[in-house]
Parts: sequence; C-alpha cells; structure tokens
Amino acid sequence: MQLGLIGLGRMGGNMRDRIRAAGHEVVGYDHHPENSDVANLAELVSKLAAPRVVWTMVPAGKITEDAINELAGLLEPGDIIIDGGNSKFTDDGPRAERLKPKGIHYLDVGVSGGVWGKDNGYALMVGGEADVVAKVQPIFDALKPAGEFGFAHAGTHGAGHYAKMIHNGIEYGMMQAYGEGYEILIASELVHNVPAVIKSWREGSVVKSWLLDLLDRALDEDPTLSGLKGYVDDTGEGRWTVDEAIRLAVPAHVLAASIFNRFESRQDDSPAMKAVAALRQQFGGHAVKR
Ligand SMILES: O=C(CO)[C@H](O)[C@H](O)COP(=O)(O)O
Repeated sequence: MQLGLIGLGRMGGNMRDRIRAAGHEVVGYDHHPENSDVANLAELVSKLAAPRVVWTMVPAGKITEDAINELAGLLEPGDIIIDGGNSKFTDDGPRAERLKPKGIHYLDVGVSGGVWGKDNGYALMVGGEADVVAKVQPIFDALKPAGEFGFAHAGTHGAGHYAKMIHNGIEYGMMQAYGEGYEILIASELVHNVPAVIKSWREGSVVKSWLLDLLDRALDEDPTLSGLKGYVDDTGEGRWTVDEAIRLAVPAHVLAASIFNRFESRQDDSPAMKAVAALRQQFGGHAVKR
C-alpha cells in the first residue's frame, strides 16, 4: 500500500526504510530537502492515490499541530491522518473531532523502538476506530517486530499516546533504577569491575532487559562514563505520567521520583539543600560548607 510520511529524522527516516523493505510505497517529506522525496505537503498529497494515509512523525506540540492542520486542508473525505510522535494524549480527541466534519479519519500511535527499530521493529500502541485501524494494518505489520508481540489497538482516540506515555514513565523509572544501582556499585569498596557485573546480568538474571543491554553498550564505549555530564533532559511524557497518577490518585513513587531526579540533574547547586543546610545550622549549630 501507499503511505505519506512526514518527518524523516532519526525515527521517521528509519521507519521509511523498514516500510519500504516490506514492499510498500512511501512518499516522505522532511524539512531537510536532502532527506525528502517531495518539496512540500501539497506535492506529497498529490503523489498518493485516494483514500490516502499520511503519518506524521515530527516533534510533539506546535510542529505536529501545524502539520496536521496543513494536511487537513489538503486531504479529502475518507483519507486518514496518523500521528506517531510523542503527542500528549489529550490532543487526540479534539483533533479527531476537528477532522471528523471533513470526513478525515484520525489515529494516534505510540511508537517505541528508537534508532534500533529499523532492524528490530517498533512496538506500536494505536488509538482510534477499529475499521480505520484495519485499513492501516499492512503498514503496522511492516513496522512491528516479527514475533507475536509488539502491537496493540489500545482503545479509542488518545489511547495510543496514553499507552506510550505510561511506557515512557516506566522507561524513566527503569533507567533510574539501573542508574542508582550503577552508582552504588562504583562507590563500593568491594566491586572492582562494575562493567563486568553489568555484563553478567545480561543473561539469566532477573533484571536483564534491553535497557540493561544498552547500559552495557555505553560502558563498552566509555567504561567510566567520564565523557558524559550527569545532565538529563525530558520531553514531557514523564511529567504527564505523574500528572495522571495524581489525577487518578495512584501511588507512583518510582515514576515521580525519576522525573524529579532528572530535574535535580540540571542543578549545579540545590536551593532546597541549601535551605536544609541553613536550617540545620540554625537549630543545631551544625557545620555548613561554603
Ligand atoms: O519515546 C522515546 C523513547 O521511548 C523517546 O526517546 C523520548 O524522547 C524519551 O522521552 P524523554 O525525551 O522525555 O526522555
């Protein structure tokens, strides 16, 4: 089948290759002309036969919103727009409603797999109507991993991005757990070969995982991680996960702590801990560092 794909960066570019390798036709647009198959969205739409399927794979927020609004002006009744970026799930219902009067269908898809997805496949979590999902299934089948798992029609509009948000919340927590275990290991007087310990967990252990494999890979490249600063950004999914935990009154200690750890990683000196040190000095005369 044919697919229009907007955004050919680290994710979209590899997805184009994987979908093409499965025998489908992909017309890709990217704002970097050297990556793009067409000059603009109007040309992309003109190269697709109706009913068209166009997938956006661009950063969440204004860039995605602008792309979908432009597409809405170019597509026809019966066409399908898919947002595969990390949009907030609350964007999806209103978007589907806005497109409905034009007869344009909408699906939100959480896509996991990172730069490895081209070879390993992408886990896909889809939100939208079942008959629309069915029309795009050949593309989902091309993207998903070869095995039994890796695809879910999670529910109605927003469910795909909701599932991806929780996936990323878990990702934060798992990474934080590995990071903290790693820090205790390197602080210990007993363990002298931390990379070897990490490697030993990759097979047979209870904590083996792809993230652990990637930590091992990072340590192979830089055994003490001395080439990196302990500074970690975020792009929203962890915050939204915690917002949801609070809205639903779900205790989510690990996920909440892991986003706060990222905030802490960006501080040179903690105002909160300065206040604690000052208070301890005030009430107990305890020494402070200046
Ligand atoms: O979706 C992803 C992985 O699953 C992206 O890599 C995402 O950017 C990770 O979230 P954050 O940038 O907040 O760490």
